[in-house]
This record gives sequence, structure tokens and C-alpha cells, in this order.
Amino acid sequence: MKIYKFGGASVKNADAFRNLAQIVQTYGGNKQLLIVVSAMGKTTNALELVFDLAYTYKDYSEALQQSRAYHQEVVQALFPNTGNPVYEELEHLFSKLNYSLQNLNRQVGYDQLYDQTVSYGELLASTILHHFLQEQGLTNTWVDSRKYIQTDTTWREAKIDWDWSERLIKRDLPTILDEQLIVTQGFLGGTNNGLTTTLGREGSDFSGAIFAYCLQAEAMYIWKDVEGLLNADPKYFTDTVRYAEISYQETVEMAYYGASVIHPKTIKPLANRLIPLYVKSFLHPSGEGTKICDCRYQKLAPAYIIKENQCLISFSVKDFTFISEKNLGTIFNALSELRLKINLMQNSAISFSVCTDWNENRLQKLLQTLQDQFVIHYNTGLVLYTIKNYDSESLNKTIAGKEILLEQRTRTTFQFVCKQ
Ligand SMILES: Nc1ncnc2c1ncn2[C@@H]1O[C@H](COP(=O)(O)OP(=O)(O)O)[C@@H](O)[C@H]1O
Ligand SMILES: N[C@@H](CC(=O)OP(=O)(O)O)C(=O)O
Repeated sequence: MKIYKFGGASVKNADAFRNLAQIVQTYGGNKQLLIVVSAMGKTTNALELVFDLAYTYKDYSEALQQSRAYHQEVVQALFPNTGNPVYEELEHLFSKLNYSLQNLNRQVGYDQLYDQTVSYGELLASTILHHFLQEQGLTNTWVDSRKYIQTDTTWREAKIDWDWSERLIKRDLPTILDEQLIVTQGFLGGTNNGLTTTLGREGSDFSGAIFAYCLQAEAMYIWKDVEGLLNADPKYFTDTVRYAEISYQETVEMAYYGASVIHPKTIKPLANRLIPLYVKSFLHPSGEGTKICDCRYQKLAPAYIIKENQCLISFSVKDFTFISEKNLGTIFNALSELRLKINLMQNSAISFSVCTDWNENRLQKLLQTLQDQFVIHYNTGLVLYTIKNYDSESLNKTIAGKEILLEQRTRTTFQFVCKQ
């Protein structure tokens, strides 16, 4: 069996849904295929905004109505028969969402309520897709991924209970797949007492990999708006090269450094069971794409990765003693507690610097926690550049004209932080 994962761009409007159905029809077959779908377009961002307004007692009705109208417009274009059950299900989901926004139990905290809200994006998209494929003669079962991907309660970044999820998935899904397709949601998990969790932003690729791992799929395909895994993001670079084949290890490093085409957690479950991952274009589905697998090759074209919106924080001890392992332990603990991920770090005799994603709220908390022990300076509005498999040409071309605040290199990887 295979996994197909379609992200927000693949379901951003009615034509995108039609194109998706065509891909499933042509390449996917009518069984032994599990389809993971994300929220339509930028719906998750829109729901984040709705939730923020509701949580802070502001009027969210217009923002929610915009999202509702967006979904209604797509449904009206896809289902000329207004008697189709999708209409009622869409209304039901929006009523439930509105009800829960009106009755937020703020005592449980922001993050838990966030998950109960933004998860509607995937519930809506998968409901529409289920009915649309059904209409196209692609018989399928809508599966609630929250009942199968079991997690802890680390809201917004839930940790998977692999054994339990595998047992549940293996118990129910293969029998369905023997007969027909499955449509399910990316990004979502569930706790053992029935609450919704999310797996981290852009986490639908990871959901696909979880299903692939548990079902021991023969392959997973992620359908994107690019020709495959390229050596740079075409939004920033013009002369990109597609990798025809690339290793799990190389890909996981690219994703970790910030190549946003694949969620960093996607590779491990696939690599553990040697399941190949294909990155394919939903715009040119017959194109070769990229195969990510356990492979060896001579030399890859340099890969350029950009991570924007970075913050460089430096900690110095107050009494000119050296930065010790004990100091570092204190800093790491605080960063970990606040879920501030280190993208790059460097230490000197009396100071230690880290580059993290910019998050004002978390940074303020970090300052509160550590300012008694360290002198802390920070710069915001920065970019982290990484060149993997660099050579002098790629390096000189990239650093030209940039004001570098910090740089680091190994034999294969060159990284630097500079102003935006
Ligand atoms: N190395 C890369 N190769 C290809 N695309 C990349 C790369 N790095 C970043 N991207 C970006 O990833 C985007 C596709 O990923 P994403 O928008 O997350 O897809 P979706 O949300 O539809 O799953 C592309 O449009 C491209 O701009
Ligand atoms: N909809 C979620 C999950 C996701 O992975 O989306 P996409 O596959 O479109 O990146 C988000 O935007 O975070």
C-alpha cells in the first residue's frame, strides 16, 4: 500500500481539488492508498487568528465568517447538487467550532485550546475531499486520525505513542484498504481521553510518515507545487537544480536547517523502515520528482537553505569567569523549557551565543529566567544561511555583500547569520 500526502497548496481551491482527484484516479488506483490531507490553503493561519481574537475576548465573528465563506465557495464550485451531505457537514463543523470558541475554558491554558480550534482546518478539508472523491467514483472511507495517531498532551507539538498508534492503525486500517481508499487528516493526533492534539506547524508530512511506518507502506508520496526536492527554495533562488535521488540523511539535514519543503520529523519513521519518499509535483504529476531513500552517490550540487526571522542571543557571565558546563546547563535548560530550538550555537571564553527562531513572548520569558545570572544581548530580524556541500564558488556567491554576525563551517556545511 501507498501513502499520498496533499498539503494546503494542493487543496487551495476547487481546481486544486479537481487536479488532486485526477492524480488519485491516474496514479493512485482505487484501493491500498491512504490519503493524508492538510487544511485548505492558509486556513491554519486564518484559524490561528480567529483563535487569538476569541481567546483575548475580541470579536472573531468576521474572521471566522471569512474562513467559512472560503470553504463554502469551494464546496459550491465542487458540488452542484446542493443536496450533497457535504453542505450539512460543513455547517455542522462551523457551528461546533463557533460553539467551542464561545465557550473557551481558559483555565486549561492557551495551547490546549489552540489545538481544539486550529484542528478544524484539516477536519474541513478532509470532509470535502472525502465527498468529492466519492462523487468522482473513488469510493473511500473518512478516517479520524485523532483516533489512530495517539499522543501525549504536549499541546501544539504532541509526542507520538508509537506502539499504541501502530496497534490501532494495524487493527483497523488494512481491512478498509483492501476494499477502498482512506482519506484522513494530517497534523492531528488525539489523547487517550479524546482530546485533539496537533503535531507542530506544517506537521502533515509527519502524519503521512506515521501512517507509512505503522502500515509498512511500500512508498510515501508528497505532492507539492515544485518539481521535487531542489537544491534551494525557488521562491528565493532562480537557477535551482532538482535532486533525482537523495539519501534520507542528506534530506533530514536539509529539513533541519530549514528547507521548508519537508517537515523535519518526516524522515526518521520512513528511514527506520526503509520506506522511499517521493516528492512529486501536483502541477506536473508525470514528472520524475525526487526519490528519497537509502542511497549513495558521488557528489551533490550545493544546497542553499534560508531560515528567516532569526534571533541571535548572547549570554555573558557577569564576573568575567569563563562560560562553564554548569552555565551552559542552565542556559540549555531554560531554552528547552521554553521550547526555543537552537539553530546554531557558538561559545567563547566569557560568552555563549545561540541563534533561534524569533518568538518575542518566549524570549521575554527567557530574559526573565536568566537575567540575574547573565548579561544578555540579542539581535532580531536576522537570517540564517546554510550551504550544504559547499565549494568556494557557492560560498563566495552567497556571502557577497552581507553583514555577517556569526559564521561556522565544517567540511561539508557552511552556516552564517546575517541581517535580513
Ligand atoms: N529545497 C527545496 N526544494 C523545493 N521546494 C522548497 C525547498 N525549500 C523550500 N521549498 C518551498 O517549499 C514549498 C512547498 O512546501 P509547502 O508550501 O510546505 O507545501 P504544502 O504546504 O503544500 O505541503 C515550495 O513552494 C517551495 O517554495
Ligand atoms: N495545516 C497545518 C499542517 C500542515 O502541514 O500544512 P501543510 O502540509 O500545508 O504545510 C499547518 O499549516 O501548519
